[in-house]
Amino acid sequence: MSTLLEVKNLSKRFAVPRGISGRPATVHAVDDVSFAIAQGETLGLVGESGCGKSTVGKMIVRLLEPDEGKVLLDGTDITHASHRAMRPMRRKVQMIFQDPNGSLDPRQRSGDIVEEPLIVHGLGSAAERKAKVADLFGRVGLRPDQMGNVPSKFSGGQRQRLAIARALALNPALIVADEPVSALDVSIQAQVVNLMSDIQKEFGLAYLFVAHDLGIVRHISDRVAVMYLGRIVEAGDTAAIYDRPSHPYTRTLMDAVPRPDPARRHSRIKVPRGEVPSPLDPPSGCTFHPRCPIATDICRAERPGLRRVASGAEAACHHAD
Ligand SMILES: Nc1ncnc2c1ncn2[C@@H]1O[C@H](COP(=O)(O)OP(=O)(O)OP(=O)(O)O)[C@@H](O)[C@H]1O
Repeated sequence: MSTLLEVKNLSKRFAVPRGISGRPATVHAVDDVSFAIAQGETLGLVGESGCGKSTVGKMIVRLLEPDEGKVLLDGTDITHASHRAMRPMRRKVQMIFQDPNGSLDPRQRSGDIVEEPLIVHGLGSAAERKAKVADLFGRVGLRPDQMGNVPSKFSGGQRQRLAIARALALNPALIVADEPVSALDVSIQAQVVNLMSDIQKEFGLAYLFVAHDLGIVRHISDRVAVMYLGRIVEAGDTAAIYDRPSHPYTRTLMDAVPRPDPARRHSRIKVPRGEVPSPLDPPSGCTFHPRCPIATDICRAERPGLRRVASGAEAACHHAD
């Protein structure tokens, strides 16, 4: 499989007012993040709230400008591409959000919502566009007679199907899906995830699937990257990450996933619960050390880089293995 997306050493900082003095402080939302996604592949991006997952997704679709690093799509550097240069690239990468309401105009008919990207990119005659919209409605499990409805007439699951249809209109190669099912009822989540799997096969799509629900991520991902305080702490094949997690933080996450085999739970280290440190003032060395049960002096002093570990994954831990 050839590489579709490459993210190299991406960093993003935000200036935020601090305390009563109001003097700005810096949040290192994303710090030196690198990964690649092959055509047709799903990379799951997981981690606690605030670890930087959405910021990574937004930099890939150019909703946010990185401070450092590069985004390459099909080998082309799109990090600072002009609006004009981005036009053909924009068709290749689409994003869907947790709350489709934010991206769907409430006054627009749903058929027009799906047609709009085709008009913007000057694709097809009016008749061809109508046919394409009807086809997309069918593929995402919406009925043609719903094309005249505004989004408020749809259920949450149907609205997300509509957002998916709109994202598919331009035949993208990659969809960045930011918590696409976490706002939906549990009973509906599986339906939308299964739809995403089906259309992935049909369209040869790749996903960056951002989520905090580890069960769903396991179901859909070929590989998984785990983020903690703006950095990737472990990345590898889904089976390696879930069955043989190497980073103590990944083990903590995996311990929270219900497991069919209770005997295996006891072989896992116990990590004390605790607050995620503030990204305004991250700990020295390995930023996980204050919560880590196996931290030693080196962890407080030196920040570990990602290195290959026995499971075949890469982990940023002095004591992995
Ligand atoms: N526009 C912004 N201005 C200031 N700080 C921001 C901004 N966007 C994000 N942040 C901060 O950057 C960090 C990473 O946020 P981000 O939304 O990427 O995390 P996340 O892992 O996607 O979390 P969640 O799952 O809650 O969305 C957080 O500390 C957040 O408060």
